[in-house]
Amino acid sequence: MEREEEGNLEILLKWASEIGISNSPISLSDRSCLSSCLCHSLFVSHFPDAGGRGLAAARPLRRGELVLRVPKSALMTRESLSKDQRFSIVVNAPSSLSPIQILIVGLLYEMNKGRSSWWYPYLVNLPRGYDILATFGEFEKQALQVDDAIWTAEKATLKAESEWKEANPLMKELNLKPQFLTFRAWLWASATFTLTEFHHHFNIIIPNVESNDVKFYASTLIKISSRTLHVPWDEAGCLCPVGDLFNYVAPGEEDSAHTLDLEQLDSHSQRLTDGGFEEDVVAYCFYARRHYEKGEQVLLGYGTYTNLELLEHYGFLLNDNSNEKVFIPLQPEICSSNTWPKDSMFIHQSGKPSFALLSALRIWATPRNQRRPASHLAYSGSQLSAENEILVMRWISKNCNCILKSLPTSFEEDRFLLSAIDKMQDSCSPLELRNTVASSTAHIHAFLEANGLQDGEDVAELLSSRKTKREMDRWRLAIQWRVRYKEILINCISHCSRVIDSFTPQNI
Ligand SMILES: C[S@@+](CC[C@H](N)C(=O)[O-])C[C@H]1O[C@@H](n2cnc3c(N)ncnc32)[C@H](O)[C@@H]1O
Repeated sequence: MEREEEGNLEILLKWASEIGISNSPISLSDRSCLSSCLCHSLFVSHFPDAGGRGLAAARPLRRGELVLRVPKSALMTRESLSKDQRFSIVVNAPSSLSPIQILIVGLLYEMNKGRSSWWYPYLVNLPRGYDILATFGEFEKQALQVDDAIWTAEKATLKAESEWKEANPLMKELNLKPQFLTFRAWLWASATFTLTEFHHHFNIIIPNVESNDVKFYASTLIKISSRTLHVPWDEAGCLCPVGDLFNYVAPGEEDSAHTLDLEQLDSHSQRLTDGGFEEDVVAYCFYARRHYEKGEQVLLGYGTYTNLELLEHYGFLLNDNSNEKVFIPLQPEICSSNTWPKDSMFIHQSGKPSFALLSALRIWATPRNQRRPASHLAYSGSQLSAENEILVMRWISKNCNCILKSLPTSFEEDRFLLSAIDKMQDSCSPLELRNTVASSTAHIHAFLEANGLQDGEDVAELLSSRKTKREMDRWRLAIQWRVRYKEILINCISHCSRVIDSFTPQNI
């Protein structure tokens, strides 16, 4: 952590302590902890491979233990922002802006106040930039290669742009300085605040059936964003100082890895959530989702997201994401021959087809006049016959191969490109950087050209600019995303081959 950052953080923790953010079980801050609200159980640390700045356990933490409490008065909501009379008058005038657009304007309005904002100690600690999909330039978007992903990124930028245009008159009325009126500033604030509604799927495991991933899918509407938390009284949510320093872990992953080493179950340990607003203590409360050793990063499960969703809403992705899904094109006839929702038919990170995809293809691969009796078995997860299973596996494998062949680069090329980018990012001197670029691939040259490298211009100088560094981070994320995507298709082809091989006479 740089000196300036460290200083800002100290200011934040002291301020937080003064306004009652605490992890002590009692509401008054402990007198010995006035310089930091976290001294009982957490400290801020840096985790380069798991989210950067985050919170670590200051001592062993029990599962279900309260680790942080943020009083309602510390939350940034439309209500708390409206304590500013000017903001309140402007915002309460009739308008067609959504609650989230108003929050975004509120954040920019507070930023515009600078040091005189009540939130200043919090605001100076917000990240300076985000890598969410809406911030991707054309080059980075195209680097995703897969049409659906490119479309998702384009849609995200278009949405942000139209919301910015709608909010512009209000921002002008609030007399924001020119730098806070720009689309760039809007993107920054909306990346902090955008609360997105989407259908979240969860699995219900049905035991005692042959397949090992027998799941039914149900869905519920949940709300997410990069830093925003849900509060019951305002659909737009809130920003939660200090509470938004927790990094993310995919739900399921942590739970399964650590459920066995739990200490004796106690009254807290049955708690199902990481946190939420609690009316009885009028505060947002966070709990340890598992046992943590001293020094370990304490993580929150923000929800179950695919890598594209993580990239869209948070600006990062996970190499090992148990919720990752790859969708392959399915002809209308396949979809119409079953009742599975379309988004339940996908390939898991492991390469195995989802329960619904397998079941749908087994039905579709059955001659029409035999489908009705076969459906019952297929819906319960059973194989129908060796012939049917082989047909299904060949179909999946062929389609995965077609997708891989249709993409502009191979998995191996992408891996090579990623390591070349890493080498460039790790170059210690301008000379080393120039040498690395001189021996690099056409893709790297294309990136440099897209970022305005002119003939004769020094590569090292261009790459030392903050803007180009950020673009390179985003480009790297896009490549990392497609590498994971391709790897899953490759895993799937291997899985299909293994299943087909298991039906050879000697294996039977
Ligand atoms: C609620 S904030 C967490 C604190 C954040 N690291 C900070 O310094 O302010 C969420 C952001 O942290 C980053 N993040 C959280 N978990 C991550 C993870 N597992 N890997 C990479 N980045 C992560 C992403 O940029 C995300 O948008």
